[in-house]
Amino acid sequence: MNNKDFIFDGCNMSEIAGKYGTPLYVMSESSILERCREIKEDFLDKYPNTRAVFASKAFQTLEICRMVTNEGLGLDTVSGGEIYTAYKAGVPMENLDFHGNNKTLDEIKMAVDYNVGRVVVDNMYELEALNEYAEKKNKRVKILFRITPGVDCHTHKFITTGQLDSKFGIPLDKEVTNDFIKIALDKKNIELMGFHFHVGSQLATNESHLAALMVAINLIKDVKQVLGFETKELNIGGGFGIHYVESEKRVRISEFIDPIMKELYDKCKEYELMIPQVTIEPGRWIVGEAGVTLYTIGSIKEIPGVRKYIGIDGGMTDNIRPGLYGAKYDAVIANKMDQSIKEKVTIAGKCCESTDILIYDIELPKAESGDTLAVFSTGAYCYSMASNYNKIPRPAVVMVKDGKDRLIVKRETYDDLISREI
Ligand SMILES: Cc1ncc(COP(=O)(O)O)c(C=O)c1O
Ligand SMILES: N[C@@H](CCCC[NH3+])C(=O)O
Repeated sequence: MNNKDFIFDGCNMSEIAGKYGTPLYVMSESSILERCREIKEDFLDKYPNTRAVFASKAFQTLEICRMVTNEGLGLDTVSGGEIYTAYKAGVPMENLDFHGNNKTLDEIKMAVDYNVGRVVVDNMYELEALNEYAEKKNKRVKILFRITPGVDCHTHKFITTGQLDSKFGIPLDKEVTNDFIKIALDKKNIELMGFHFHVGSQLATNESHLAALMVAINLIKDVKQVLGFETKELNIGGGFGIHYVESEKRVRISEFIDPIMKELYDKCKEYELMIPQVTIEPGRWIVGEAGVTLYTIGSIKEIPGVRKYIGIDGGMTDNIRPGLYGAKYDAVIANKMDQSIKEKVTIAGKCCESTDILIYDIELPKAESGDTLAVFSTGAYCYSMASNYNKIPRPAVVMVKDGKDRLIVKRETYDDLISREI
């Protein structure tokens, strides 16, 4: 095997770029399976009465739905489209949790018609609509209430969700929550199972989860005392961080979860509460590091004394995260892994936007037009947030495992781009 090419899950990335074209999303099946198995070992098998659901917003295709289902995970969905994809992939509908801060009436009906396992209710409008439709269909729908635990977390402010001033969830004011619970308990076609919180994304520690857990336990204790409601389920969300650049590392699931489970068990004992079923819903942690995006380098532009721009054949249309959050990425030249002399360059996307810069000031071997650039940790929130801005077709997705490759999403064609236009 040569040492000049980047090998990913046994596959030569320069050859894969040649075979499928670029830009190209490449996903490592081994990495996804490893993460799922860590969840099974360190959470599902270790603690009784637990569930894990994959947050499909991070990366959803038919194949990933089938893969995580085979590994014993459920799916967190947030739209009719995500429910439909899971349905078409053959995922048992009871494995689905359905989220959203403004589910449409059509989506609410769909959740009832498809017999989605849990609806995570965010507001009163939704609760009323859900009950009304379930009554019409003579069904009883299991729900959790999404609460806003009022904790701030240390991540980019655009990806926090659990702070008090948030569009997500029910604010934790005793009167508001007690009202919600009373109303839900009175509804014939609703079965309240418990509560859900999600504090934010790309978290390096479990500090915010622990703070939110204490808020949730106090709520569970209060609603038992005041309303006699015994909480059967608690969903503690996702948000576990991964490695993007050198300063970040992926946390082991046990490191994150063990202190949370200990705190939950201790407090339930102290307050004489039933231990609820605990669900986690990681997205990024399962698929983020499994992804690499391959690009072909085209134009190279040096502004003397200022900056050297390396132009790639993709950009913000396949990875909006740098533009949206200032997210940082690491990369290599996939066909020059043996070259140690490096120069500082900036990777520019091809969109007609000044903010379409994928990576500022990265040290790479001397780039030449035609080289293949591989950007790491692009498995989460890249394909799923891709767009057709500038009428750029979305890339294909290839799954690799132990030296074998297979196409799981075809590249969009120019005809696809206009297929809905009249
Ligand atoms: C409700 C909910 N659950 C789970 C997730 C998954 O987050 P992550 O991909 O950071 O694990 C999100 C996204 O932040 C979310 O909003
Ligand atoms: N899409 C975001 C995270 C938000 C997830 C949904 N609450 C990201 O790329 O990091």
